[in-house]
Amino acid sequence: MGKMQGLAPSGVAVSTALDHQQQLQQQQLQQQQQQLQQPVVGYWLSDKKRKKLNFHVFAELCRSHGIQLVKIDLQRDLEQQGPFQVILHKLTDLLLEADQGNATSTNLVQRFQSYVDSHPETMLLDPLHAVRKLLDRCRSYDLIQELEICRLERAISTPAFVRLNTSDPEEMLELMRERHVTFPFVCKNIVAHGSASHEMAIVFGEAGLRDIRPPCVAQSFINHDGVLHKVFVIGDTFHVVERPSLKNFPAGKSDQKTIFFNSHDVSKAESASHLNARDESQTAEQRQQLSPQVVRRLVEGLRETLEMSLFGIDIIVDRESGHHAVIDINAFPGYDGVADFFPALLMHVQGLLQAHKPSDGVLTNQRLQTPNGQLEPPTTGELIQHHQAQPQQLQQAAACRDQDSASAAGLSALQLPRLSLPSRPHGRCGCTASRSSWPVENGGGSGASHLVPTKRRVHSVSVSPAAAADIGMVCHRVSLVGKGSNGR
Ligand SMILES: Nc1ncnc2c1ncn2[C@@H]1O[C@H](COP(=O)(O)OP(=O)(O)OP(=O)(O)O)[C@@H](O)[C@H]1O
Ligand SMILES: O=P(O)(O)O[C@H]1[C@H](O)[C@@H](O)[C@H](OP(=O)(O)O)[C@@H](OP(=O)(O)O)[C@H]1O
Repeated sequence: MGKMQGLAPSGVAVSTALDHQQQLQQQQLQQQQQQLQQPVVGYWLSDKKRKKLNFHVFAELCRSHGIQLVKIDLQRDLEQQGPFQVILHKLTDLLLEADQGNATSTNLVQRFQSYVDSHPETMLLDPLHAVRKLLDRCRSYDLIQELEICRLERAISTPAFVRLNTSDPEEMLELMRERHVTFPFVCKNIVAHGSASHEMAIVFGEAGLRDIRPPCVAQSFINHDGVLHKVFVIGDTFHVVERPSLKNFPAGKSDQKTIFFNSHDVSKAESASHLNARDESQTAEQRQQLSPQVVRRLVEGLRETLEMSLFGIDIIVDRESGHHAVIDINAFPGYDGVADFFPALLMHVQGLLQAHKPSDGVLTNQRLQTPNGQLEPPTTGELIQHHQAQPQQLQQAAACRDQDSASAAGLSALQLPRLSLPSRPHGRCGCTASRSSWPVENGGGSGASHLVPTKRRVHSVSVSPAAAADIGMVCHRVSLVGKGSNGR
């Protein structure tokens, strides 16, 4: 008592001080409780990718929507860092190192996998077994050929390819004949990810077979007028971005010397290699167009087959036949040029969290289950409802693409609604069976168009209104000039 008197001049002051302390403690407790109730999303990305994506902007966006984004330290026990409701990652390099026998990487991958195995409630974007399939080009191409849409229609496939394990030109030619691979062909590394994987060659004739180093994949070269279509999938939405690509070459065998190139020099938004030269004798309208219907069906098929929700598909359109050729599938690609990547990713995560909420998750799933156990496709109404919520948000997202703190604040101020569209959980990977739409720029009332960034400007390519309506496309005016929304 004496001590208290010594500290405080009056009884009132003492009780005020105590009240204040209690209030603070209560606030702290509330905050802790709130944090405990907040969903936790763990993520692991390489430092390079984290910086390239400006992932801190996503962390801020999550925080402002009541989700904690926690960077996972693979060296530490994951149990002490979680529990995680969702984990986002790009562990391709680590998986590759583990597959190549690196003991440290193997250990890290095993620890990560055993955390996932002992937490069936954690949704992994995306499962390691699924990502592994994409590390081998031949396996990816096989997957595409096995898709229903590719088996039933000639309009889409992967160009003829063969795995070459021999250095003997005669044996190579025999293998090529068996698999209908023709000259010229693109020679690619079997491994599809990592810096070495992007070194390639175009081989024009038998003499060029001596230039290649097996094991590798030989894939027939398809003339496509120098246009690459990158389809970026985020859960049940996808975005199409146009990029520069390799120019046309005369079909058939020739004496031309082998051309060596790095894929990142010819197919990035800013690429301006001599190999990119377009055939200027054709106008844009005369060029073969990407079919929205084909892309949608391809995305649906792959999402289901791969059990993945964050991936990219690279498509070229054959200048002669108009057939679509898938030349690459990437796990968690760069999403460069996707104006609303972070809001779309957040909506996907929110959708998964909502679908897996203990209280209403069961109900949601029951509602989607048909009597024979199949998942129902969404109605057009559901789709439109889902996408109509977005135009304003997309505009805001596009407006805050610069990477200063103001833009981070701007992005986090976005009021993304809780998803009203029930997600269709596919296992625990967060891949859903619902349809996608592509965010588009309104082409001035004459139809819809999708975003096409070329050399840092975003142009538009027309898609007919009928085609747009067919896939439930909703037009958003998102004017973008320069790099993607995330300043990449
Ligand atoms: N079969 C083909 N016919 C014509 N051009 C092709 C073919 N395959 C690849 N290309 C060209 O080579 C480029 C790189 O090919 P690919 O996408 O397989 O490389 P990558 O290194 O896996 O790409 P990414 O950086 O997306 O991982 C393409 O953008 C395209 O310009
Ligand atoms: O977003 P696009 O243009 O598709 O480019 C991606 C490539 O397609 C991927 O192959 C890259 O990943 P890898 O470096 O793991 O191959 C990927 O590297 P990243 O994971 O460092 O972003 C990107 O370069």
